[in-house]
Amino acid sequence: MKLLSAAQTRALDQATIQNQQISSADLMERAATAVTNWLLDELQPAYGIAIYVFCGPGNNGGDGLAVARQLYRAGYAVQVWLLKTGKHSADFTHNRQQLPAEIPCQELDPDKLPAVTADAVVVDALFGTGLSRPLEGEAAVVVKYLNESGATVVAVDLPSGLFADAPQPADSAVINAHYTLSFELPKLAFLLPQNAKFVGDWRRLPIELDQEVMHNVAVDNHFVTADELRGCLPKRPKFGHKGTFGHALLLAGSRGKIGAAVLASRACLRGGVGLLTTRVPAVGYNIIQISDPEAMCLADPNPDFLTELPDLQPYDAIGIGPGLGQHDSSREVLRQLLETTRVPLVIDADALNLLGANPDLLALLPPGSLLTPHPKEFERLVGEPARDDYHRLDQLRRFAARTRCYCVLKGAYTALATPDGPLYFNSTGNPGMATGGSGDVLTGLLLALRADKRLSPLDAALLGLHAHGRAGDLTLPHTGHAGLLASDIIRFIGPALEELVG
Ligand SMILES: NC(=O)C1=CN([C@@H]2O[C@H](COP(=O)(O)OP(=O)(O)OC[C@H]3O[C@@H](n4cnc5c(N)ncnc54)[C@H](OP(=O)(O)O)[C@@H]3O)[C@@H](O)[C@H]2O)[C@@H](O)CC1
Ligand SMILES: Nc1ncnc2c1ncn2[C@@H]1O[C@H](COP(=O)(O)OP(=O)(O)O)[C@@H](O)[C@H]1O
Ligand SMILES: [K+]
Repeated sequence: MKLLSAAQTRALDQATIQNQQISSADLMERAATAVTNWLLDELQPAYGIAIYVFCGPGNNGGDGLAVARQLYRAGYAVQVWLLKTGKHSADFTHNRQQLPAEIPCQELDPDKLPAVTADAVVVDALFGTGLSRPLEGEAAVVVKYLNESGATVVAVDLPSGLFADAPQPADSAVINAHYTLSFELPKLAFLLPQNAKFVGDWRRLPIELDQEVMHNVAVDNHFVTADELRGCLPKRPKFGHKGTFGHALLLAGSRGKIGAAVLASRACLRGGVGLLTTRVPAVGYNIIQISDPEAMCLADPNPDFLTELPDLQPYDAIGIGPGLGQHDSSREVLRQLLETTRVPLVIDADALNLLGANPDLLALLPPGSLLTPHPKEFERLVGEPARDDYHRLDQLRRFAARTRCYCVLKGAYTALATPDGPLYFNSTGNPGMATGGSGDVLTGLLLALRADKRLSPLDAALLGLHAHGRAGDLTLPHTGHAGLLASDIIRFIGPALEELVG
């Protein structure tokens, strides 16, 4: 699913009107109907509850006016409040004229705002994708007032004051919505941690925008859905054998962190790898053999950390990092690996920290490698803190382009940057996964998929990120959020992958 800029959204809007031979008021009616239906079917406000619809001067306000009319017809006690500022759009004016006279409709006076009680529902239709500057004056006063009201706020298309795809000044007024109902597609702003308190729970309301135009428009950002990935994981052929699915090598663990190697190994096995060899320091030998009997184990001569690279000849993909530690000898193992390997690499955790601390190592990174930092590891990797989440995405994009690598930025909507530009945001997962070891599981799973020669680097990464989050979601009925352990995610990797098999 594509994430469009505000300008692209407007163009899509226009193309829909032209190609479907409808008026812009018809499209607005469609949008308003989708919002009304969501309110009635999902929010289900009690009859008699006060519903306040706050409308701005543009088409977002026009949507609000049409929603107010529809809610009134459905029997709700609605009142409409209009911002004084701004030039009314044609469709605003059209819907203002269509508003039944029985609906109270007044202009807002910032010195005498309506008493909005905490049990009320507020429909925020002040500004949408047409926001051209941060809110000030009257609009800012109204937004701050609504944020303090305690009412349930439902934002139409976008929380007012929030830019769809760019940062706004830290102290500017933005609606804190409980729900945001976005037309047709989500917006980049919804996927960034810094906007969570503005956006609340977001929903996508389809309004039949022109599919062909949407298909052809080039974008910088994608939101990857299950529908798009279903069928992308090749079926295991009837006569497939271990060799068909690749032999992976995992270099992981140090004293006290052999668990990371156990988790990554098991996730790799559950990810469908044909064969797995795990290289751990000697202290980990028995642990791996007992915990993951399906894996072969190659112990390093050193008891505590890795000091020697094994012969790489047998392997189709190599993962390095979980629980590795940052000992000088392990750094040299990483150096040797980067210098000699020709197979796909998955690089995580301390291996990333070593890259960040040693720019000479970073220069050796083979193109096509897959890196999996969380935000702190990413900061160490690029050596510069991000100003905000948008800046961090820029850094991510530039890093992938410069190194010709695939780089993941882990989080609630994990982003994947590709060497050629676009970012892909993962749609699965839950906050229960914010627990030690979840990242090690991801590394193991991605390693299995990179060892499968039938998959492109992009498909392997997208499938792995999706299945990891989906496995985390499948655990919830059994564990809840607080009780979710990284090893629970591993149990559901199989079912999560099965959903994607073509
Ligand atoms: N695309 C779709 O799929 C569909 C879109 N639809 C709806 O249209 C919405 C977009 O409508 P829109 O373009 O009229 O913009 P909107 O957000 O109402 O605001 C523009 C007005 O606000 C003003 N203004 C801006 N910033 C300001 C500020 N800081 N402070 C004060 N004023 C400010 C701006 O003035 P100007 O920038 O020109 O000075 C202009 O007057 C979209 O979000 C969705 O709800 C649906 O109906 C149909 C399907
Ligand atoms: N709130 C969340 N929603 C969805 N996924 C999450 C959330 N928090 C963490 N995760 C996922 O859990 C994993 C955590 O990885 P990481 O921070 O490396 O953990 P660790 O180092 O303990 O293994 C990542 O894949 C991340 O995307
Ligand atoms: K809005």
